[in-house]
Amino acid sequence: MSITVQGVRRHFGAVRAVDGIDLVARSGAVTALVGPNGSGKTTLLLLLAGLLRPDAGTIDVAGHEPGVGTGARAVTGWMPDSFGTWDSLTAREVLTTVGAAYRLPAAQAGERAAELLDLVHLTDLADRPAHVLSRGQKQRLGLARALVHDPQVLLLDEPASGLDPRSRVDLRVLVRTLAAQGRTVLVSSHVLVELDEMADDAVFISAGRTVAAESLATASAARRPWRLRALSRTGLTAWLDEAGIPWRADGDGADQVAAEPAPAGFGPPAVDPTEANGPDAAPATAGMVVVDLEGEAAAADLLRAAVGAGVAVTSLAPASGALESAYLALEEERR
Ligand SMILES: Nc1ncnc2c1ncn2[C@@H]1O[C@H](COP(=O)(O)OP(=O)(O)OP(=O)(O)O)[C@@H](O)[C@H]1O
Repeated sequence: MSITVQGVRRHFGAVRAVDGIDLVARSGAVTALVGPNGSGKTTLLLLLAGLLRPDAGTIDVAGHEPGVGTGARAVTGWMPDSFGTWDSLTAREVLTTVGAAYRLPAAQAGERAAELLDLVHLTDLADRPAHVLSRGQKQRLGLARALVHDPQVLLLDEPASGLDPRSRVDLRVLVRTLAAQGRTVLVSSHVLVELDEMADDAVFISAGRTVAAESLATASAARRPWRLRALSRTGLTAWLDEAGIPWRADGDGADQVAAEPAPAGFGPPAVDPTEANGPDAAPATAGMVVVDLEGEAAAADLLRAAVGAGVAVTSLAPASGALESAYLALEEERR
């Protein structure tokens, strides 16, 4: 029930929208499709949905070739990046109409519509014309529409765009649940932090070509920046220097030293040769630096060593998501 794409090309006149894409999206997993604007994500998803035919290459969606017969369409749920609605239909009617198109008996289509409206929190708006819904509400209706026929394969093009924070969390939980049920989910998004929390695998595309594919576990273990904060910034940097661990100021300005003073009596004092404990000594000021670490094991080692040396560390966390780091590293490589 997975998706396999090999050497697929689709040109529009002189524009090489998709120019050699290979990918595998496993069943039971969420695969992120990542690439800059115009890199061919939507064109690829249209090819997978059978709404465009490739000029070359092969596509297999759960054992079917999209656009040939109805096999692929019957198992695929497609959510486009913007939801086009029929002006005269209500949200509920959109879903029952799609249910009818998938040959669901009327009673079953009605039940399914009610269930999905509830799932995407649109029950209150079920009988409003769909075209008056807000952008985020339309996105949610679009997701419900993709699920009407209980598809095994889901193609979601920018599903989080326009969603409020609560709806984004709901979307993430729903997508994870659908994958846990054994479905194949392919999601494109520009919001990499969101994909980080949703995806198992990632496929990076650029200028219509696949440039890399990796699991999130691999991306998370790769070298990337982490922010390290302590009650005394000078104590922290002195220890890092002594331990020979390269560090830099936080480029976002988050290392501004004029942060809050260290609260008295909170944890053990930091070892800080530059801050004597005499009566004239300035109070320690909290602050943050950035260190490059290879994955969580390296982070745990650093934390253990810092705390062991008496540095009052208050936080250590990745400065960017695994996908964002992998994406930026690829961009850097390609320059
Ligand atoms: N019907 C079309 N006719 C001509 N050019 C097209 C057509 N559809 C897409 N393109 C071009 O193909 C390229 C890939 O477009 P596509 O929409 O697939 O990119 P995308 O990665 O989805 O972009 P975005 O992230 O901005 O949504 C772009 O250069 C686009 O202008």
